Amino acid sequence: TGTTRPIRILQFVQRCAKHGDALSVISAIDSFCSKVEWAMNVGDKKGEILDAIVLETRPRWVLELGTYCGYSTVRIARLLPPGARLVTIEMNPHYAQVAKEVIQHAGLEAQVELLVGSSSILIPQLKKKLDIEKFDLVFIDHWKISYLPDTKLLEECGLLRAGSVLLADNVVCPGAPDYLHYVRNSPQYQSQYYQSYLEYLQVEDGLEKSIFLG
Ligand SMILES: CCNc1ncnc2c1ncn2[C@@H]1O[C@H](/C=C/CNC(=O)c2cc(-c3ccc(F)cc3)cc(O)c2O)[C@@H](O)[C@H]1O
Ligand SMILES: [Mg+2]
Repeated sequence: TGTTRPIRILQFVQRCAKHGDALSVISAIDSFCSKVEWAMNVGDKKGEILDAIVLETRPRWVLELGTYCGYSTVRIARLLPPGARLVTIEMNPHYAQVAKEVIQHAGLEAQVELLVGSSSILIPQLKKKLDIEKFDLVFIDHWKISYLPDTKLLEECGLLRAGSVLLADNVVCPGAPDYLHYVRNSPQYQSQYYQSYLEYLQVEDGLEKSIFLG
């Protein structure tokens, strides 16, 4: 009964990254996961595409499904304009606690609302819980079989507006075929594939950016 991989990632961040310096937290996790232990963070290569899409979208409200250790949470939150908020949902309390400490180490806790629970339960509660109108950007990176049902749930709950951007990780590896077919064939979405590589490996993966047309 040793530690868990998320705990080892957190310990490395606390030891090697500068408190309040989001970039040092990001590079510490990338260094640990490329040299010591692989972990399912979006990583540095796909992370650069994520960064570019956050910057071009200039979102006021962002939703992240699947916080894990908080790596992409930090990547996104560091680029938000003042007053913007990132709501991130994580169903595993242990992972959520690790992510909370990673986000705190990066000094970004004021921009981030970390909710512990299943997305299918929490998404319908967001409007009244957080006084949210619509999300401008949704980063989808949780169980791959949940991408499509949760996208439909976001539509049904009226949490998307014309122009809302969905950005999905892993559409090639491990893949989310039902999600991909939906966003690429629905007249309600304008979809685009960004080819990249699986985090820390030389295997193809990519992100799918889908604009909700309302
Ligand atoms: C029930 C659905 N609702 C959920 N609500 C809230 N949190 C959820 C939910 N699902 C899963 N989670 C959380 O999201 C995280 C799960 C992410 C799943 N990701 C992957 O499986 C994944 C897997 C790989 C991968 C790729 C190649 C491999 F050989 C092995 C693994 C790469 C990635 O980038 C991945 O994102 C966990 O923290 C989990 O607790
Ligand atoms: Mg992923």
